[in-house]
Amino acid sequence: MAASTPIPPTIYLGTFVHSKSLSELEICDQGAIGVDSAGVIKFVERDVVRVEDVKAKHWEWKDAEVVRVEDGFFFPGFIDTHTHASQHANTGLFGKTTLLSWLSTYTFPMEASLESLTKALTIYTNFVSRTLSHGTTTCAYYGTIHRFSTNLLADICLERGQRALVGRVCMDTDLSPEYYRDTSVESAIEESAASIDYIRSIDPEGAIVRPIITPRFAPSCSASCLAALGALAQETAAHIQTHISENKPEIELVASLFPASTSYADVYDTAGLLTPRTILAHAVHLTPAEVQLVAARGAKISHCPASNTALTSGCAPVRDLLNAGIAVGLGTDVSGGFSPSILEECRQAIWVSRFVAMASSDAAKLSTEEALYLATRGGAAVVGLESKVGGFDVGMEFDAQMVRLGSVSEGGDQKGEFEAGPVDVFGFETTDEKVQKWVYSGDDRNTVAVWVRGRLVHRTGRYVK
Ligand SMILES: O=c1[nH]c(=O)c2nc[nH]c2[nH]1
Ligand SMILES: [Zn+2]
Repeated sequence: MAASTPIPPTIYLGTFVHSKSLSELEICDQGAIGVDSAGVIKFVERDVVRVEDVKAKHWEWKDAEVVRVEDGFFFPGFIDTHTHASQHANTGLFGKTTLLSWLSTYTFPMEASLESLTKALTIYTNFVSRTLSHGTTTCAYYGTIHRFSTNLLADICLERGQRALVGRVCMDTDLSPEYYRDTSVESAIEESAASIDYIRSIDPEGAIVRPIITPRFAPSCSASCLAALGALAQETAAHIQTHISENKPEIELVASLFPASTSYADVYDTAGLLTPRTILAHAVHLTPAEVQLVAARGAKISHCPASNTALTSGCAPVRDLLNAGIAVGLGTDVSGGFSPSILEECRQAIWVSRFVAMASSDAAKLSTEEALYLATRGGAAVVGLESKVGGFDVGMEFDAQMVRLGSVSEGGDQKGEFEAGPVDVFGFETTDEKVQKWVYSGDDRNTVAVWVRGRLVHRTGRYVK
């Protein structure tokens, strides 16, 4: 369906599941969600016996389309608060490197090659399709330093209907090779400002795509570049994304590059880059004083557990960040992370929290419910969309996925074909148990349809209305 095709008012009927709070899911087995032609949720009914009763109550919806979910549930679309579309073709390639060697071995050469618009078109189109197929309805993307291929990424997101924050990467120091860096602070700012203008020109209201100012991380930006980006953020009111405190050698490098700063977080704060619109990826090794500073500035954190394990960066203390009142979401951080799936990231967040717990206390453990909250409402707060997406509340926009699970016939065979996916449901599970099974063993085969603002943006052969 093209972006401009009108959406018929639709009633989504059947089980829906979403977060009520950090620790609690609402599971409604007989629900009806009314979504108007602008993609806005107009009513949510619980205890629905027949669709006719819903239509009788909301008489102006008598001609609405009905989409029913069977063998599963509607769930809010996932929010990926940090990933690199430009590294997708490197997914799975990290060997035994750690952050700084990984950047020079794998990452800079791949990103540099995306100056080619033809290559960028292929990789970006593929990645946007891939993330949508995993139920990601909003994504905060790093592009590359190339303005035109970054703009192309924004075009693709808009065309495919995926909500996105799209950032042209800035880096002007000799940490990056000569063939892949900004040649001056002035050109970094000009190119970034031009990319912001372009993205705002294709979607003036920022309904689907918005720009995001993207200093790669402190070691690859000079103090004057960081300060100029802070000023640009203030001037344009754009979001900001960067990396912070991912691994220990990186932190030592920052201390040596910015001797006047009291901490890594202070480097960004001095440059005016710690704001309520800032997304900080990783935050694995923040000191208590830095946690307080990030919280005081209202900056947000993207937790990227798969990447932190792959690059042996460390285990982020998510419970401490949450207890400090910081908004936390999940990030796939491809290709430091090895998967484009936020469902995978939920599992990884849960596993990593177990490792933190083994070294501290049980309070560090994240529950399945908490991981799903970070994947949806938590992520929405990180990207500044908490009043619009992340749950099925009246007035929110309908960003959702239809999850269908496999069912097992008597005798043990899976009903239907292989596409039913890896989750075996025997028929005696509660909906809560089905959700847990999906989190631990589901994958993109279970996400059979995806909507953004009520528009169908992805479907598989198992999607039936
Ligand atoms: O996980 C990461 N991915 C990157 O591309 C990057 N650049 C700086 N720091 C980084 N961390
Ligand atoms: Zn990253």
